[in-house]
Amino acid sequence: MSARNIARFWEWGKKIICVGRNYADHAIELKNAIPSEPVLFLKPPSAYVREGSPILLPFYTSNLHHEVELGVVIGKGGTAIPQSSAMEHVAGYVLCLDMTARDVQDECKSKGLPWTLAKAFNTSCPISDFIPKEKIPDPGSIDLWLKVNHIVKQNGSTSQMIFSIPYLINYISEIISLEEGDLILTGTPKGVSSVQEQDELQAGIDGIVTMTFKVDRKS
Ligand SMILES: O=C(O)/C=C/C(=O)CC(=O)C(=O)O
Ligand SMILES: [Mg+2]
Repeated sequence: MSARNIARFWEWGKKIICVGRNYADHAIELKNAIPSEPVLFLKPPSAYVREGSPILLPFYTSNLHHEVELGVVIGKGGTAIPQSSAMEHVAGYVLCLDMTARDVQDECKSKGLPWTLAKAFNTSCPISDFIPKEKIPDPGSIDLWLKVNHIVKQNGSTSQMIFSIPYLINYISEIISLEEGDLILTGTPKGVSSVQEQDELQAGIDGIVTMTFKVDRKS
C-alpha cells in the first residue's frame, strides 16, 4: 500500500468502472436480455459526491433513477489479474449509487449512442465511507437496500450477481488495467425508480454502513 490513504481514494482522480445488467431481476425489469459477458461503462472522478453534498439533477432529464450498488475499491493494480488472486487486489468496499438519467439512456439506446450523458454527469456517483475489506469477509453474500423518503425501493443480495467480483476483476483488467484507487461498481438489483428534487435517499448494508443524500437542482 502506498503512503496515500486508501480511505480517501475518491480524491485521487482514478477511474470509476461500472458494470451494468449484472442482476437478472434488474435486466428483466428494464426489458433487457441477460448478458453473457459483463456490460461496462465509465464515470469520471467528477461524478463522486459525498454525504453532506446533494445529488444534482441534470437539467436535461425528467427521469433520474437511483441504482444502489456495491463498489469494490482496488488496493493493488494489475493487468489480466487471474480470478484466483483477484481478491488480493481489493482494499475494501463502498456503498454506491449509480445515478442514471433513464430517459436520456433510453434515447441513447434507441439511437445507438453511448450512455455518457445518462451516467457520467457531476454527482452521478454518491458513495459511502470506505469499508475496509476485513469488515465484509464475503462480499458475494451481503444485502443492499435503498429507501426514497423512508420507503424501501431496492433490497437485494450480492449473491444474485451474474458475474462475481473475482470474475469482474479478471474480465475488466484484461481490457483496462486496474490501478490503486480505482472503483468498480458491480451493478444494481431490481427496484430502480425515479427521484425528484428534495427527495431524501437513504441506502445501507445492515450492520456495516448507511448513507443519506438529498436530491437538489443546481442553483
Ligand atoms: O440497459 C439498460 O436499459 C440499463 C442498464 C443500466 O443502467 C445498467 C446498470 O447500470 C446496472 O445494471 O447497474
Ligand atoms: Mg448501475
